[in-house]
Amino acid sequence: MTAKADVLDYLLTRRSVGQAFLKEPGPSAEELRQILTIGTRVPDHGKLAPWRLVIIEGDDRIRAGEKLAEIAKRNNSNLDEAGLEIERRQFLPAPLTIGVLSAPKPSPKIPHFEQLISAGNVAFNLEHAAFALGYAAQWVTRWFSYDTEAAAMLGAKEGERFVGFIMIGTPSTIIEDRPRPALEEVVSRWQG
Ligand SMILES: Cc1cc2nc3c(=O)[nH]c(=O)nc-3n(C[C@H](O)[C@H](O)[C@H](O)COP(=O)(O)O)c2cc1C
Repeated sequence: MTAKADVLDYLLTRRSVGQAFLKEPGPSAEELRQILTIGTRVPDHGKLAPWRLVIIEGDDRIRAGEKLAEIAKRNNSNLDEAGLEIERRQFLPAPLTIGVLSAPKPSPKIPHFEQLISAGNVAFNLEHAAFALGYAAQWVTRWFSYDTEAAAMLGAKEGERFVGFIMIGTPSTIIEDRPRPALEEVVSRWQG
């Protein structure tokens, strides 16, 4: 077997970079297309493409944040200015966010559970693509993946749900790795 050393090195060392540490520049239009192409090249039982992607970049980040703040205020009238500002900045400073929706298709054969897993694969593959191009990324869900009104405002249609938002940008710092689970704790051999 011919080892692909650079791919192995990447897979052994990749780690997320928090959104607060993602700065400009973000991917170019051509790079974005490549990220989307790689992101949607995932295992997909039945070839249903049971996912959709929503791009939030440029000034749309500010408009989406303002709308989130409005919804957050309606949900919680006690929310103060500092809290509102956090909501307005939900898609900043990362230059690019890609929302990943699970969009299950009717199928007599493929359970929605499997279609949901495929959407999770899209999310992580978007991260891999971003890192491969020299950017960094973080997968977040936050409250707005679960709030029906916020999710709809961000692009979820009936029957769809966000599996997360992949925030992408140039890393502004080097992030220490976090402890990883000991293999002995999560792997066992089938013993019959
Ligand atoms: C489905 C999902 C949702 C997540 N949502 C958030 C989130 O809302 N906020 C957050 O700080 N991290 C969230 N994370 C965790 C980060 O994306 C990431 O897993 C963590 O920073 C560790 O990263 P690494 O193991 O890739 O280095 C989420 C992870 C997953 C898989």
